[in-house]
Amino acid sequence: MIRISNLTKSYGGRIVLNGLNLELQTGEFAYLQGRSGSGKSTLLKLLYRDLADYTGEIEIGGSLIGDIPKYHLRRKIGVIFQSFELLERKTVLENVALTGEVLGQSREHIEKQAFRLLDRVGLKGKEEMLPHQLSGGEQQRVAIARALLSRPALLLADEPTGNLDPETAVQMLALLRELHAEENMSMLVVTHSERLIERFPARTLLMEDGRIQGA
Ligand SMILES: Nc1ncnc2c1ncn2[C@@H]1O[C@H](COP(=O)(O)OP(=O)(O)OP(=O)(O)O)[C@@H](O)[C@H]1O
Repeated sequence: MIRISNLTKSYGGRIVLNGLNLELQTGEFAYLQGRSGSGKSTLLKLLYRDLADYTGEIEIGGSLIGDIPKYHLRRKIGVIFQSFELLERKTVLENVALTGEVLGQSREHIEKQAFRLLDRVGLKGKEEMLPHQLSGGEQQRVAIARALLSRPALLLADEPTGNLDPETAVQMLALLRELHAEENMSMLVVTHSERLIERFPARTLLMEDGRIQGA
């Protein structure tokens, strides 16, 4: 589903990704590890086209990402971040519904899916609350529901447990693994936590010297 070949990315002449290759199959779950500054976020941003100006090829579902209209790509790829990135003045429901609005889905469809997903991630009854009224773990659950609203084929998670206490981090990974199995999507999860990988083992990609080692 994802095939990256010879991907090179520099910032102002400084090379961060250097001939990177990677294949991720449809429905595969993989972790992405690497020291701070090794280029993990850069790779994720290139995948959902938050960054441009690279050389090499990035294919998703058989098409080069540059050939996929951006709104279409954003429908295929859900993203969650360490910092949750929720809109503070919008309710939980509105935060989740926003993805559907951007995609032009009907109000009825959006609400039905948003309620279903919020229930699924354990937030039933909290739909009208504001993000600051929720715990960090709950806020990340909202972000997961928001990312899943478009039924993406790929979920990118950039240190999704980085701001959570160890126990909540375990719960979050358990939820992501369950959703991965239920929703039939690929997931690429950046984490620094060996503990989480040991607890929920899966293919682990190591970013080093601008490449994925062994790929
Ligand atoms: N917009 C930018 N302009 C210039 N340099 C950048 C930019 N974004 C990232 N970099 C640099 O590129 C390198 C890789 O950054 P990136 O955020 O991809 O690393 P990372 O592996 O995700 O790190 P961390 O684990 O700390 O989040 C870093 O040295 C960073 O300073």
